[in-house]
Amino acid sequence: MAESLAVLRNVEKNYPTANGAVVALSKITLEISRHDYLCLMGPSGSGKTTLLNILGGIDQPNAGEVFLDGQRIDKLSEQELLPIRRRKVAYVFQEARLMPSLTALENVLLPSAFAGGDDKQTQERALALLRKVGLEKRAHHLAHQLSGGEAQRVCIARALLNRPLLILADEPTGNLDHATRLEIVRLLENIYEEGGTVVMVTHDPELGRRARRRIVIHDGRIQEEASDLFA
Ligand SMILES: Nc1ncnc2c1ncn2[C@@H]1O[C@H](COP(=O)(O)OP(=O)(O)OP(=O)(O)O)[C@@H](O)[C@H]1O
Repeated sequence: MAESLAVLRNVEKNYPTANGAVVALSKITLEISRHDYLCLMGPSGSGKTTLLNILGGIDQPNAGEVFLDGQRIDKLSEQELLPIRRRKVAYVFQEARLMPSLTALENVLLPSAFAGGDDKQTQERALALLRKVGLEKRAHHLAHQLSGGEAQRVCIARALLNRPLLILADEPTGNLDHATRLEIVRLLENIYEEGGTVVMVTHDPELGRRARRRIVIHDGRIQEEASDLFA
């Protein structure tokens, strides 16, 4: 097996509430390699988003160990997590979170603003990424003029700008029609085929079947894992 990109060992996550603690994750042990494509499935409230957020250093577990790119991250401070969130991980959400008054290209360039500006080379990379997702002709269109599928493709291009090690996608096709859903998933599969790592939460069994690995979570525990190559 290829070298691990992310490792979770006996991860526990509880949320305190007025009615007692909610157990979101329990004894989660999972290894994700540097070239992997994994779908997280399971009923609503089973812990999928919590797991994604712990993988991305957005949320911290109450117990257990989390390693990303060889570094233990579950005890890091917010300050220490910031560069990890910016450089190693990128998110694609269900609703395309674009700045509506910026162009598609400006939206793709947003992560570079945090990383110290957008030089000519970065601009060219952003354009190349828009080309890759089939939107070169929309580069200078405002985000609010794009269709749902186009907006989601811009989000994928933006996620790739800083060459993250791990793409975390939380129901990225939830609001789209069947044909557009497949287009988006093909782009995520393509990231995997080119050597990247994608972890996607989905309720869609068809998309789950297409993934290399499927992990089903129930009540915060891994209930089953299956793996195969693309059908
Ligand atoms: N901030 C929070 N405070 C309290 N409880 C929370 C919090 N976030 C999540 N939970 C609880 O943790 C459990 C897991 O939530 P999570 O969002 O990870 O589930 P999910 O599988 O992603 O659900 P869905 O498919 O509906 O998005 C749920 O019972 C949820 O109510």
